Amino acid sequence: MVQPAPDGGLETITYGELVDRTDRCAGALDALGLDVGDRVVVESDTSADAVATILACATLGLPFIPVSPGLPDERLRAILAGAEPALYLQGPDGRRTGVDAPIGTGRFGPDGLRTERAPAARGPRRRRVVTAVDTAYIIFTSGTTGRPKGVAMSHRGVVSFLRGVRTFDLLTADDRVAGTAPLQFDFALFDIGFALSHGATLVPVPRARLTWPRRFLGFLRDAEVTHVDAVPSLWRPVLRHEPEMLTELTDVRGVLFSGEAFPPHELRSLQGALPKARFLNLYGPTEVMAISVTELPNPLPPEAERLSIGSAVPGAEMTLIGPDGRVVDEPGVVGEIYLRGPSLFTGYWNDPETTRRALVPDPLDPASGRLVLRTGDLASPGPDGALYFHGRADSQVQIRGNRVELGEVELRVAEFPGVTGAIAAVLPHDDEPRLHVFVTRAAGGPVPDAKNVADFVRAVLPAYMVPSHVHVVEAFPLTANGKVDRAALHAFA
Ligand SMILES: Nc1ncnc2c1ncn2[C@@H]1O[C@H](COS(=O)(=O)NC(=O)C[C@H](N)c2cccc(Br)c2)[C@@H](O)[C@H]1O
Repeated sequence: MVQPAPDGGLETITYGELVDRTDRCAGALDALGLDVGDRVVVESDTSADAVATILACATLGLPFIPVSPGLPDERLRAILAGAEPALYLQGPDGRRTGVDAPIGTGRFGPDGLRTERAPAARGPRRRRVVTAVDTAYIIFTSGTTGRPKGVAMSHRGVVSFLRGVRTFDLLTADDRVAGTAPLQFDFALFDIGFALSHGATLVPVPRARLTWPRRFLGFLRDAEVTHVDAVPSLWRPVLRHEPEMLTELTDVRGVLFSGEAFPPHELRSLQGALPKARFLNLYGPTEVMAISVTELPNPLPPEAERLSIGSAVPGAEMTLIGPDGRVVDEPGVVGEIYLRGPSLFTGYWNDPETTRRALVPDPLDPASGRLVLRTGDLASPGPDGALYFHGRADSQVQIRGNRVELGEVELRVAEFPGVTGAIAAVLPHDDEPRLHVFVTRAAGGPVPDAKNVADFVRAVLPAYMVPSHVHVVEAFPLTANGKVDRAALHAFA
């Protein structure tokens, strides 16, 4: 791993040192008398010590719950109430206070684990063996209801997805993978497994480097990274403010993205700046870590309006199921994505009801008792059999009884001269829901005129898909995981 050194430069932690730190941390955790299944909250950004701590938890069968330092106190309290962890750990300079007994607290750092308050007595250890089906980690996502849902992933789930990715031989030991996701997002856990399973170097990008494009690109250049893993929205400010500096990243041979659809026009701009790099689209919900890895053509064909999410990695399957419960395999026909395979999550923590709604009897083989994950995502088969992402089922909206493909509106608005990004949303109004579009413009460029934008859309799309409100914004609001926060856009209207 490569990370900022105390003196301000970069330091390298070898695999040997990582193993030593992991073993030392495991010894200290074991001495606390925790039992297989006892949870440990790990609050940190991705660092060698954080990686050593979560690997130590995994070896001892202690499900780790990664949270990022920026997490608001009341959200941490909700997670602590939900998961009832035995122990809460933070890094040497973590500033969290207020984690109350009976939860034990401590800090991890280069010189090992320091306990501040021992976890309450746990009684005699009930288990001696850690099995593949035990919980490796629990990722708390902000469920739509607001109460956080804990996605419990087993060791088998993580390893089977990483093994599937491994079959593509995407990295060599000489590669240096820049990770940009916060530790609480399973994209960060993937980056750790992705780099380590190829013997490559993981280079977590310090959060302070992510806010300014020049500083972000400077870090990537100085750390000589060969791969950059990021959600598509992370590239928007870079493309807007530093497109020419991007072309200096001659070491970058791979761009891996996930979490949201990469807007085609933005993807083409990025590809233009990195003509030698390959672009890998990883798709999948946290409930399976992810399910598919698809290399996209560079450059993307000019007529491409949707991106391929390909097919599942070996050992797993993506199936499209129609409203009638039958397989959809006709090119162009939209169906809901169902996932089958060993990387399915165990369930939502302590929430069997919500789990039953996600893990359902296999519609193609109900007698088998096998459960499959219904994703709530829509896709259609392309002529080549690969699936093309269509968005979330719950984001299909109607205007005056007509179904609006928000992606089509966004594609058209994005072609308007001077517009660099477009997000469409149907917002409620006293009379009837209205179509709004939020646009970003080139730095210092002209402010697009709302009427001209509407006329530009009206020229090619049906009237009900013409936005009634156009908002020019400096930047799109993002979620804690770096995706466009569509819910927050409503506040802009
Ligand atoms: N490649 C896409 N194109 C389009 N829409 C995508 C893509 N990847 C997701 N999504 C959307 O995001 C939802 C899921 O969100 S999530 O649970 O927070 N997980 C994630 O985003 C991250 C994802 N688990 C993951 C984890 C590890 C490694 C990788 Br690499 C990716 C999916 O159901 C999709 O709606």
